[in-house]
Amino acid sequence: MPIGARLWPLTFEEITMSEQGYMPGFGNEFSTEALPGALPARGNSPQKAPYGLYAEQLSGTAFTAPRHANRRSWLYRIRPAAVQEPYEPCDIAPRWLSHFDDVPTPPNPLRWDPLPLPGPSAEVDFVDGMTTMGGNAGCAVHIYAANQSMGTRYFHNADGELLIVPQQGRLSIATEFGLIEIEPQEIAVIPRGVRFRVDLPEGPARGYVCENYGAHLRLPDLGVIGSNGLAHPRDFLTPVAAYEDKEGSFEMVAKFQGRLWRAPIGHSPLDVVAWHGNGAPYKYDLRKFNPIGSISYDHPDPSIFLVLHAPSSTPGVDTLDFVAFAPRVLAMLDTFRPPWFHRNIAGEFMGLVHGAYDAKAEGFAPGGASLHNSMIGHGPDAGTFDKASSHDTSQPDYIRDTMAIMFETPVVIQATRFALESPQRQRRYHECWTGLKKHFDPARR
Ligand SMILES: O=C(O)Cc1cc(O)ccc1O
Ligand SMILES: [Fe+2]
Repeated sequence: MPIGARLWPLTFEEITMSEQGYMPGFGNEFSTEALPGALPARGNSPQKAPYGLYAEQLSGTAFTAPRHANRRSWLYRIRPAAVQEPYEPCDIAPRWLSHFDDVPTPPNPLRWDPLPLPGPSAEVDFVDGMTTMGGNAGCAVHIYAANQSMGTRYFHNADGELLIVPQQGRLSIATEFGLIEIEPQEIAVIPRGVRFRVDLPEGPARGYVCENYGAHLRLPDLGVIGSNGLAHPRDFLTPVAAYEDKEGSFEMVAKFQGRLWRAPIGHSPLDVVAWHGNGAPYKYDLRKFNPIGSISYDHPDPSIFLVLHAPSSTPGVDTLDFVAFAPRVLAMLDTFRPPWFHRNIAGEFMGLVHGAYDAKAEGFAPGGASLHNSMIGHGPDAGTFDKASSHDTSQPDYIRDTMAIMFETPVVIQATRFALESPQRQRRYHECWTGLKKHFDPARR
């Protein structure tokens, strides 16, 4: 059934059963109605909106931002977002932090085993289960580990946009804009301020989150690559409008100025019956990424795998790069094919969603993480180096069954106390390189 020819109304339950709950395209001007005619026929704020709905604008950029950068949407809702009790400080999500200088970050490569999922005796939802691993002025990196749906709790983040990368377990993200369902190897982006609830339809879930304090994530320019390649705009999916008309005793949780706040609310805030605009949540399947690589010799910089980025005001410098190391063919001749040894200006936080990563033979498990900061030497471990330096490069290598991700920033990602002191930290990580032998022989070229 084409979008637009659906039966109304669309409830969250109907959308869960449907393949048709999304509109394709990145940053499009979308229009979507869960009831026919719920969008005003003319303008954004008619004297009376259809169906007795309230009109509300959600601006994600300055009113005067240039058109290509401007993000705003108009929401037609049962009650405006102003209808709720005042927020009070609360102590939920005690490991979700926005300050990163409690302890000094050592100039060492850091790596962690997967954080454990909460046991059956604990009730931990997506918000409670957030652990901050590190951050800087541009972003924070977190790992969530949860075993409960949010149920009657709703959440919004005024501090930044959330890039959610599940590693285990499906997430059902009911938002003001509609329903997003994702599984490992897919991602979702929830813009700043959008109210949502995360349910776990298949039980425990774990994944990576990058909280982006900078400009909205966007698709990179492709330069000489041309007009296609990397993440294709049509593969980004934005949900069609869906609403809850529920009254009862609910909780609204906000992250604001680095702290968590809680307020009672007597109705579901997911009560948007129709919306239009270009600021909305979306999902993307990383398996659709179209990697571009070297077809002659040498290993290119990892910027070639850029999925989304948050540009700064300095051309070419991003406050955040989101990179995916997706399945691909390596055909470079006479080349050391895995990532080279390197020291970068960047702070690189990596996660593994699926399979294995080609620079690390051991120790980097799905759900685990690594952090290589500015000017800290790293690269392939000794096992990978030995294998790749005697590998037959006349044949292609098929890098299958893999999905590693990287949140890369132009400055140091400072590690939290939890990250540094956690039992999951691999204190002997540096030993993966101590086995690199001396091969130097001045008599042999
Ligand atoms: O450190 C890493 O594994 C990430 C990375 C990959 C690559 O192919 C080149 C550089 C780089 O930092
Ligand atoms: Fe690196």
